[in-house]
Amino acid sequence: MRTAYSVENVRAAERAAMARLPEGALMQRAAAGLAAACAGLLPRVYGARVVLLVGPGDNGGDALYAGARLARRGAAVTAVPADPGRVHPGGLAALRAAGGRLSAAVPDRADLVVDGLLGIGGQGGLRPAAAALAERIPPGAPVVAVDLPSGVDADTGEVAGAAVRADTTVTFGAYKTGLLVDPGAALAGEVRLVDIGLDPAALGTPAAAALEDADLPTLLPRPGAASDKYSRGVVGVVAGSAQYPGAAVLAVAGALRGGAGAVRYVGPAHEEVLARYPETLVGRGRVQAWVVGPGLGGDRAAEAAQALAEPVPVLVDADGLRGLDPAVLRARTAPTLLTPHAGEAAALLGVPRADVESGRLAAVRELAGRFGAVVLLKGSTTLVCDGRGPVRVNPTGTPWLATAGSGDVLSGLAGSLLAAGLPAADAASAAAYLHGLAAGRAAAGAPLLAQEVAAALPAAWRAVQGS
Ligand SMILES: NC(=O)C1=CN([C@@H]2O[C@H](COP(=O)(O)OP(=O)(O)OC[C@H]3O[C@@H](n4cnc5c(N)ncnc54)[C@H](O)[C@@H]3O)[C@@H](O)[C@H]2O)[C@@H](O)CC1
Ligand SMILES: [K+]
Repeated sequence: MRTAYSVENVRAAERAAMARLPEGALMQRAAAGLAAACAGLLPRVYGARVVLLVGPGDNGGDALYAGARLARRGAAVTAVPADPGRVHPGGLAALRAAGGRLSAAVPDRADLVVDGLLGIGGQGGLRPAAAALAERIPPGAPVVAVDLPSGVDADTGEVAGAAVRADTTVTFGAYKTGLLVDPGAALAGEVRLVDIGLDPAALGTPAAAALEDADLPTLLPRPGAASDKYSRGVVGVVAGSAQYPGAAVLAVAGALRGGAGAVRYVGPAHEEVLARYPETLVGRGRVQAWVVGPGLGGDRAAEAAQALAEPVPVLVDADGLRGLDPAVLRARTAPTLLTPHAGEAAALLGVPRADVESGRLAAVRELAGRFGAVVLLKGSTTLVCDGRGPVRVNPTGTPWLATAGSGDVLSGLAGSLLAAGLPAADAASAAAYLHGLAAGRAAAGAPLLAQEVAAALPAAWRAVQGS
């Protein structure tokens, strides 16, 4: 699991490390890691034109000390301060001593730009002076962000106004939450973690976590020798309508590949479902988890209410989410998993969709708290929040996944994992992970059909089991 921490926790761990290290040691470690990463990105350090964008705090200090190291190796380093009156004095002296120079304007050409405008001390988007420098980054020059792209909120990934778009981010000591969550994640490029010797225990509880391949085998169900289809769990799928029969087929497709022993379909599209998947049981009966909502069409609160009245885990998606009553969910004894996209989340919260898009972490936390449910918020970075532990950020996927029906496959898959007995947050995050992995493999750089995502799930499952 790749874990990310709040600014507060990172600062606490930094204080603890500083108390036992010589003054300035942490910054030197950060600068050494940063300089090494920069050198690795340049075809050759000697003679390379390196531009440092330097903010008023220690983030700028890191950039200056790293610039000094590169200058000592023969790079032509130019530092451009956002505020010439506020520049890290030690860093500036080091750069000067190494032969670097200071400039008021961003040079027109650069082989590498180092963004040291703001780090974890940044508040809000870039202010005008810093924004003006960021705008002047020479087109085509690779950008390395120091700790995080300036203008990105380290705790949320939110961007209020201007921000730097980096190709690589070199972050120190621990991942910051904003590096995992969009829009911050999208601005960070490839993220590299430099160990500066923080004590993992001093970092405390992560604010966010992203699964990795190696986490999946312990989460995914595996039938034992004595298992039968009922002991493996039966998942019921309430989906589809005359208007959207395909949603039923796709949700069942995901459910059949999710590890439950059997899939039971309830709805008007049973002919379409059976024609495609004769393995499906049809009609109501006992289940270990329900999936309600894909393609139901219109206001179908009654279907959701019927499932929610049973003491088994229930996943509510799409049309099933309309008009959900928080009091009903909060009174449930079995887990509830809600899987809205940004529009559905906005409707549940009563806010504009843009608020959810720009504040995904806050939205998923608010939904989980208000509804007393585990919430999977779909999107460019899918988030899973159970209201208690770290928010899970899904690292897999492809933009090709933004295609009709892919959410139906995800619902079926997650519901199947619920029926197999996974806790709701594990079912949701494992499903999102496999779904994204399958999509990436199936798309392979070309447009993707939702049914192809479902068809690629077994290969994704095998791939992580072998990890
Ligand atoms: N604390 C430590 O032990 C270490 C810190 N390191 C670096 O230090 C950084 C944090 O340094 P600081 O706490 O000085 O914070 P920053 O360097 O992020 O900047 C803080 C200052 O920028 C100004 N500022 C805030 N928001 C702004 C905005 N939107 N536009 C323009 N100016 C704004 C404020 O005056 C604030 O004091 C880390 O991100 C990391 O790069 C590393 O050297 C590793 C060790
Ligand atoms: K930065």
